[in-house]
Amino acid sequence: MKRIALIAHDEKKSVMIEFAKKNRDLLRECDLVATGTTGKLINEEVGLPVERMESGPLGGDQMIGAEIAKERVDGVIFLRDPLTAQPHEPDITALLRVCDVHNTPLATNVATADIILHGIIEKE
Ligand SMILES: O=C(CO)COP(=O)(O)O
Repeated sequence: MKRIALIAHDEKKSVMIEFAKKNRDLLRECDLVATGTTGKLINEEVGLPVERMESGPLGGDQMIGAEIAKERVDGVIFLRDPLTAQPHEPDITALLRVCDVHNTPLATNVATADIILHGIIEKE
């Protein structure tokens, strides 16, 4: 089963929920891992089981980064807020970097997220 990481900043959480609802059937075929609040919302509002890490500002991005470094993640959907400064910006940059280090598919907007999700499932 493919393992997908889902992360969304506050301004993008509604977009993430919409994305997860639209792709519920595909996502149900994957193991999902997420940062704390994103995972809680996907679980409660979309009804999908999600393995939850800490919230992003409390180290959740680093926890997901560690999973990527161990090559336990097949794709990352990280809906960032490009218009708001985040207190944990270094963690965010590190997460993007580790995706490139390990050649892990990474989507930072919902248009790419659709393509990545379908690509990952089709590869199975
Ligand atoms: O801050 C985040 C990613 O950088 C997301 O964290 P939450 O899902 O806990 O809001």
